[in-house]
Amino acid sequence: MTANATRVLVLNSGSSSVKYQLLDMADGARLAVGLVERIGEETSRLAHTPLATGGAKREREQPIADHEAALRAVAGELAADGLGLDSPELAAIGHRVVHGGKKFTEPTVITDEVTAEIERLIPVAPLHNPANITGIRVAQALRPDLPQVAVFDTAFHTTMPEAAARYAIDVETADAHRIRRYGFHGTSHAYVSRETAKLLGKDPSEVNVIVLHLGNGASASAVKGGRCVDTSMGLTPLEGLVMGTRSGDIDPAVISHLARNAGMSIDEIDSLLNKKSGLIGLCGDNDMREIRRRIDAGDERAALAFDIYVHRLKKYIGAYYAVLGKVDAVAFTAGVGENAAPVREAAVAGLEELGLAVDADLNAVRGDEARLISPEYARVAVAVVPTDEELEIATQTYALVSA
Ligand SMILES: Nc1ncnc2c1ncn2[C@@H]1O[C@H](COP(=O)(O)OP(=O)(O)O)[C@@H](O)[C@H]1O
Ligand SMILES: CC(=O)OP(=O)(O)O
Ligand SMILES: [Mg+2]
Repeated sequence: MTANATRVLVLNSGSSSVKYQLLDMADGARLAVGLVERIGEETSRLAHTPLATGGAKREREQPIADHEAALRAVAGELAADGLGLDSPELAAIGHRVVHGGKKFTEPTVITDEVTAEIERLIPVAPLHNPANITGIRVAQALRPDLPQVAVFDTAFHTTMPEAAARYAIDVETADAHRIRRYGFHGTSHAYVSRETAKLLGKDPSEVNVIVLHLGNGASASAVKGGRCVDTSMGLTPLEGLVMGTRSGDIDPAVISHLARNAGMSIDEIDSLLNKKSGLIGLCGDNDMREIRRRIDAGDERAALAFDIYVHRLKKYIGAYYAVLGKVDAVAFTAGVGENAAPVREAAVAGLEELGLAVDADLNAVRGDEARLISPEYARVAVAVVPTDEELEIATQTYALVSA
């Protein structure tokens, strides 16, 4: 790495999208940000903003067949602004990797062995790890000389005690198949819990925080003095909260019931629970904006989907309150958590006895900054804390390669 190589490109490859950011770690400046959505569908959308040049956001709709094509399109956009992957100022490429199993507890420089291990974990992150591997392969092909770093969603949760991480099933079977609760969105839970402490003017070691990461995938975590002690996702990102297209918690017997009585194959049941459940399964929409519009227009199915979503969320707030014993803050983050005031209001409603309340005026404020939405008198702070997985991945990547 040359002395003036201070830039990091972060690739966050999701099941049908790629989010990316180019950052200069010398001053934390964001040089470019962008997103490719609906990969594999008839019309994919690419949005690219070259912040470094002050250029306007460029948006294009075009068919993008797969993640490889998406990443090559991203490389083309960056190159068009003189920010291409061939830049000598690039120090590393940081990759979000969703499942790192038990093995990866820290950001890791990617070798062939590391890629092989990420590949081995595909059965437990079928929507995510394949896209992450494609991102790694394309980036390696474009810059074989550069360190590629994997930052794992699971890493922050490896501090969970066995009582939280183990399922109550036969120990030998569980261990033989590495069945345990790993948890995901860890980069976000780590970043948001730290930012929440900052908002309270405290050190992370002094505060207990419940983080509610509500995006398309959604998870809750209980963070005690900066360390994760419980989280709602498990072996895979299917457990826990109601999500855009995933069921979250169900009685595991539903699976054998469907196999025996509905003639469904394991793959069909897997697809039902991961892709046709959650909000989309309940009301046909997975976007909270659309669901709110339908509720305002008197749609009962949308209203019930919203109620089920919020009911589960409230149960997890109560559960993690009990796990932590004392709670200093509840932080809402990601697309729904940062933007959907009605979700925040409904999730906290009725919890005054626990010291939790939301101030209607503060909750209605929109903005990009971390902010409190609880009234002055409340014992527990309720906050909206925008997440920044890409910045956190860049920070961890740069720390590793510049050490
Ligand atoms: N203004 C808004 N109001 C309500 N919900 C929103 C708003 N903007 C985004 N969302 C919700 O956020 C979701 C996307 O969240 P995001 O964190 O970007 O998800 P992911 O990273 O999993 O793709 C959307 O599906 C939508 O439900
Ligand atoms: C792990 C996970 O659910 O990620 P996402 O929310 O990006 O789908
Ligand atoms: Mg996300």
